[in-house]
Amino acid sequence: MNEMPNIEQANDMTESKISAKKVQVYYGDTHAIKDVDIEIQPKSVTAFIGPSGCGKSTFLRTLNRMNDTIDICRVEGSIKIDEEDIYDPKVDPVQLRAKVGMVFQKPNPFPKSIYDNIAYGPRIHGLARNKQELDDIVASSLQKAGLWEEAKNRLDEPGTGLSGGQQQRLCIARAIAVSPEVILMDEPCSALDPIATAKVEELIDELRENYTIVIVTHSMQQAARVSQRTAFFHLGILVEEGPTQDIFTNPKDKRTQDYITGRFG
Ligand SMILES: Nc1ncnc2c1ncn2[C@@H]1O[C@H](COP(=O)(O)OP(=O)(O)OP(=O)(O)O)[C@@H](O)[C@H]1O
Repeated sequence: MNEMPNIEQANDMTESKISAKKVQVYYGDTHAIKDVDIEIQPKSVTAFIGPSGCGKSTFLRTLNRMNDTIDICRVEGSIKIDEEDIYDPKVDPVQLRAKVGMVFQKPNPFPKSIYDNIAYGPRIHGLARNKQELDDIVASSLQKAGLWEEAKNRLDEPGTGLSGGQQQRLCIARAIAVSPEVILMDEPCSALDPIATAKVEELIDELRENYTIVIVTHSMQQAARVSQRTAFFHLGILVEEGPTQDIFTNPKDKRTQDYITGRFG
């Protein structure tokens, strides 16, 4: 009988991948993130937008504890991923950053071969039992990042020898190689030309089928093109969050409206 509940629909409405409550971030005495609450949906792209210095990158970095590496930075409040408090002392930040990968503004391949750039993470996390399994992870990660055709005949060449756009896709492949569930992207296209940007945007659109993606972007056009939900930050406050189309066509807050119409920022 067709009596099965529509589980997918129910999950869509009730389950967040990431749930942040009352998050504060301080750099010494500077209160950079103030009282942020947000629910981030699984297998979709959420864009963080807002004027320079509003705290987009700071908040993004709380989601995989990258701020732990900054001495003067202090995070308060609750951030849960799949119901697990990621700031619980029991959580190993190295394991967390495999589950919640990150891609940075400037492509930053290791000074190693293309193969070793991808194989590094799976090796340290013990994800492959033998060379064949490692080869398979390298190939499938490059395929998922849309770089296999361009890289398959030069796996032994340095990653730094690729073009900027290819290097950024290599960094995305490197993040994918350790089987993350969430990928954080901090202005991943800002160092790329329009063609490389279009490829990375296409890739982001494909990746959302399998991963939860959060992207910081200065480009409202990019947010509109790649994201399903958008969060607007201003002076450390999350002013408004919602379906991307609503944020761009019918914002509730005057500050959002002023920003998207170019009145400040
Ligand atoms: N490592 C740091 N040490 C001290 N203050 C910092 C540090 N990183 C960021 N800040 C401060 O925190 C605030 C938010 O910065 P953040 O880089 O998160 O903003 P942003 O919205 O990502 O900016 P941009 O769009 O220019 O990258 C700013 O006032 C910034 O000066």
